[in-house]
Amino acid sequence: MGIRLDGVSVSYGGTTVLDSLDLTVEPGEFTALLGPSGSGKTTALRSVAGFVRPDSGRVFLGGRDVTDLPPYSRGIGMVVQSYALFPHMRVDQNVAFGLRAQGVPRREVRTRVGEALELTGMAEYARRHPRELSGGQQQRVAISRALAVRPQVLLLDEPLSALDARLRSEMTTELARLHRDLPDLTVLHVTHDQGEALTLADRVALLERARLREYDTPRNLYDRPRTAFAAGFVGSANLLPGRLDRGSVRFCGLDVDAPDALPSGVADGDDLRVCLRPHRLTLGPSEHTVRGRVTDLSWRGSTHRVTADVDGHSFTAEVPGTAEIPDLGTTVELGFTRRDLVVVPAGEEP
Ligand SMILES: Nc1ncnc2c1ncn2[C@@H]1O[C@H](COP(=O)(O)OP(=O)(O)OP(=O)(O)O)[C@@H](O)[C@H]1O
Repeated sequence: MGIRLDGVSVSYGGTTVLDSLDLTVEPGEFTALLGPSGSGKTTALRSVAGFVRPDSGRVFLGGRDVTDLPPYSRGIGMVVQSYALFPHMRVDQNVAFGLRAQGVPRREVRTRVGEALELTGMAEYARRHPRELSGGQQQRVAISRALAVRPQVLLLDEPLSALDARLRSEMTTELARLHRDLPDLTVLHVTHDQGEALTLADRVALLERARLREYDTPRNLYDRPRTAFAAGFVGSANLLPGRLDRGSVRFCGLDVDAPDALPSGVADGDDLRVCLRPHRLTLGPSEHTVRGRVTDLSWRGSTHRVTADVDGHSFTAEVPGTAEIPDLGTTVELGFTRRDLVVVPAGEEP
């Protein structure tokens, strides 16, 4: 069942929190709502769930206008950050809760609870209480509970943000497996963690200040962002001021042939931003080379990050952990090729 938001606007006390949001999620698709804090992600999700009533615009599920339906009539499952399990109930009773409320017969409840716990690898914990489980396990139970009612749409509101980094990464893998195991389930997942969004989502909707900035596959968002905001928010980027001048991109004293595909909104003579991903820069000269003084070094295990000041502009290169690293304060050359360059219109940056 697909999701469609059609011009959905929400405001609180004169502040617009969602500004005419149009968003379509195809049936079976996993879409991440990504954006900075306060950009409206949770409000968008809660409009789909029915907990927020739009001031204007409509919400469709499976082609049906559900804007006026209460949450329990929308056929959705939802998981929030705080698990929200009933502490006095066992795991199996928690998972059975929604089914019992729907009046599903006892035997069927047992089967479905078993299946839902199986899906998240929690079957052997069925008789425990939430307090006897780790945070990650509690979140698995919350996901089982949402899935037990066999929703066609699963809404996830930062379900992993209360977990530590290692568990978060494990649960991200689990969610990816769930998406493979349940190909018909449409998922809308709110996160401010770009790693999570890039790993899990078929498409990422990037929100900023109540508006949808870009909606694309993770790959396109990363490799071919169309705005300075997306370039800076998704992955790390060197964003450098430049100008398009008769087929050349001029920036930091360089003159590079413009990329073959220029984004809409960039015309000859325009100011623009050049996006160079740190991992595309090499230590040492290449087709194009800048020279600068090393201002920062950080080691991240498998990689080093080397930051240099190039005529007042900061360039960060991410090079393999095995590379020879220059000393702070020394002069380095950083190289790249024309193909490493992505050009976006000058505009708001994160
Ligand atoms: N019930 C409410 N009453 C008043 N303001 C609200 C309400 N709910 C949300 N807001 C405001 O709306 C804005 C967007 O909130 P929302 O929770 O949708 O953002 P978000 O992108 O999910 O942020 P975060 O990542 O911090 O959860 C925020 O400025 C928030 O303070």
